[in-house]
Amino acid sequence: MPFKKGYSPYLSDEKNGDDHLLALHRADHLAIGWQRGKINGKQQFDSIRISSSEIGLYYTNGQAYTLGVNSAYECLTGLCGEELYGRNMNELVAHRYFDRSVSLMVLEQGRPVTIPQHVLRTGQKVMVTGNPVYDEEGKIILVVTTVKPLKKGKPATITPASHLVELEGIGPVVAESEAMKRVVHRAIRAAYSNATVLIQGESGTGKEIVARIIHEYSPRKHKPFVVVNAAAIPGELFEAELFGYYPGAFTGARREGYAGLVKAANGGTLFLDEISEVPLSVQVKLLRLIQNREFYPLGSGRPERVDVRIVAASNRDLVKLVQEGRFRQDLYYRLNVVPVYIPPLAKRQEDIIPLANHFIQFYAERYNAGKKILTPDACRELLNYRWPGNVRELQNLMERIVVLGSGVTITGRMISDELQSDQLSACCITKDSENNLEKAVEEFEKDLIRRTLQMYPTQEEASRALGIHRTTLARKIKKYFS
Ligand SMILES: Nc1ncnc2c1ncn2[C@@H]1O[C@H](COP(=O)(O)OP(=O)(O)OP(=O)(O)O)[C@@H](O)[C@H]1O
Repeated sequence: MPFKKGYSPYLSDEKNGDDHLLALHRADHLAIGWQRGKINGKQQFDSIRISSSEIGLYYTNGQAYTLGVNSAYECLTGLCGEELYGRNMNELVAHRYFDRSVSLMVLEQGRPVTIPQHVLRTGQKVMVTGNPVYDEEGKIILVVTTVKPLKKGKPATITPASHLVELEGIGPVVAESEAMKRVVHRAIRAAYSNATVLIQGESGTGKEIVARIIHEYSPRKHKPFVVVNAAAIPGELFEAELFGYYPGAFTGARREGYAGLVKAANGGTLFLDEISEVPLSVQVKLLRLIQNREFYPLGSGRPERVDVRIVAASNRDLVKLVQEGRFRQDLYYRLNVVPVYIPPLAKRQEDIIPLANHFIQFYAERYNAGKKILTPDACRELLNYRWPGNVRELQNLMERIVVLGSGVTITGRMISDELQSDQLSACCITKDSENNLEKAVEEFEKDLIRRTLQMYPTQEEASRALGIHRTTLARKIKKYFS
């Protein structure tokens, strides 16, 4: 619609055809005490604060300095007003809060502008319309921007975020912080070579996801990606699991023998997770595998050749373990050709809200839970927490909140209550060590059964590999997975 210079249609023309402006006119608390020509600074602006519009609102003055936002804006974008007040749009774009600023366009072009915008800081996508407000001399004194979710019926807060790297075969990977972007780029660069990669970082930071990136971006992507979780394999079975065995190699072995995980990864990538847990006796054999690409299955005197790319990961300090004599130094150097370090989540603040939104969307779809939006308070709670369990902890929390919460908004209170109940149950477990051990054994059993079922085509074969009766396995499957 045509905007006349002079007086703002926003203030004077009730009958204009623009959706956004009509919506603004109708919003509660709007334009209270707002007098034409009076708005030229923060002081006057404060008196017309808008609090309960469904539409997000963003105000700058004629020099593109932020005067304020309403709470709907905070909900839609995940940004906190406090962070924005007084900051210039040029600065916010330079610091990658947004991909571009509609207020700057309005100030440049002197007319209303509508564009889709990426809120890079939080990953939201929104549709923004900037409207100029003029003084009596025709000078722009204010830009009022209305903000809506990009797609009707689908709130921007849970649409896929712009900073998500959609990786074929992996799904979305959130990398908003500079640190995580560096990790992803390093992984992609390392992928092309055949070099061994050692990924280090606390538990739950995303080491497996990075290993998958390396595989998916390598020429081996159409070959197997085999995960070996060293912590989940009992020490005495380790060698047999990894290198396989010939028929009759040891008591209890399967009659037809077993090819092992290294062979299963032939042509592809072998991901050795929690490498620090590999028994010392097997470490030397791994070293031979890395150096010569050959190994001896149990019960065989003949080496077998294999073509695998090794990616290892550890959440423990391997250098310390080497000093303590619990990890072979030569193996450490062989693994550490391309080191990749993933910082803890608390040190990657910019990833927290995008990750939370990503998991909310994922679980809202999975559980058919409808629209879910984090309030600014909820964002603050998430940003203030320490995240000892890193991304996995955030993921579990978001799943629980989506499952348990019934409304659209996820509030700060909901987050703090759930975090508190987590701490309480952790406390109960440490006080009741018997319960703790039983639970740990069950977790181990469940994981072992899941992995064995993935490896064997039938329950019959899986039960044989596990050394338990078919009916026992069926009972356990029912217990853990139904
Ligand atoms: N940047 C990310 N983007 C999206 N999802 C992520 C990201 N980082 C981690 N996750 C998810 O968080 C969970 C934990 O990640 P992952 O299993 O890769 O961690 P880890 O460091 O290998 O954990 P552990 O040390 O316990 O083996 C997974 O479900 C993973 O998909």
